[in-house]
Amino acid sequence: MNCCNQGSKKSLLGKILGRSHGDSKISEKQIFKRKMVLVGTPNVGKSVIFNRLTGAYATVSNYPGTTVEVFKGTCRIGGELFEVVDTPGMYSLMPITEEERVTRTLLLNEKPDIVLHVVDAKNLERMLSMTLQLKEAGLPVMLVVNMMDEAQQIGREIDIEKLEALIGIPVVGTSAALNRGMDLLRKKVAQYVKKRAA
Ligand SMILES: Nc1nc2c(ncn2[C@@H]2O[C@H](COP(=O)(O)OP(=O)(O)OP(=O)(O)O)[C@@H](O)[C@H]2O)c(=O)[nH]1
Ligand SMILES: [Mg+2]
Repeated sequence: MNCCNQGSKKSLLGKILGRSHGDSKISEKQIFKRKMVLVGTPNVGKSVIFNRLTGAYATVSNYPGTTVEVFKGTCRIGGELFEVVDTPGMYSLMPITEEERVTRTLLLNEKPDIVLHVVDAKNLERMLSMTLQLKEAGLPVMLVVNMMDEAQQIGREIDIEKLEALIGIPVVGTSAALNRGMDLLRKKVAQYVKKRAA
């Protein structure tokens, strides 16, 4: 699924400032204090989380020189303005597809303040190797274990605190489609970014 709030004609900056992009002498770099990138394998709920975080303001464009669509939106967390980037699904940091190449380039070039690695709680073990790849690449990664509702339904218990201690990065459990865990996610993002900036 892609974002439901895509296809905006007006630029993101224009929307925030309430005028068209051409009018503005302020660059997006000056407006956004923070950058968040959502990554993960296909179908884990990245776009649902993106929509929950960004609400109505999102734009879509092809990543330069490619046919790959990248969604961008904004949100305010802990008093700071974030640019949020939703990426196409990827299986590894070693790119094979054009989508994976774009996501890797985005991660390395855009210097995110936080990377949310979104995984499916039902297939946690299979997905953790990418979390470790992201961590080892020196990226500021937080693990979002999404679809907790479905994991619960099939009797899978996930100890978030234990997982956090085990992999040494912050972990949040969410059921984004049900809007569960999103406030905790925002809180942990704010704490993480503040701590890194200190
Ligand atoms: N039950 C349940 N379904 C969810 C949850 N989060 C997302 N979904 C559903 O999972 C499907 C995939 O969600 P998307 O947000 O499109 O996943 P994605 O990671 O963006 O997928 P790609 O863009 O293909 O990489 C959709 O049908 C969502 O409604 C959740 O927490 N619980
Ligand atoms: Mg998506």
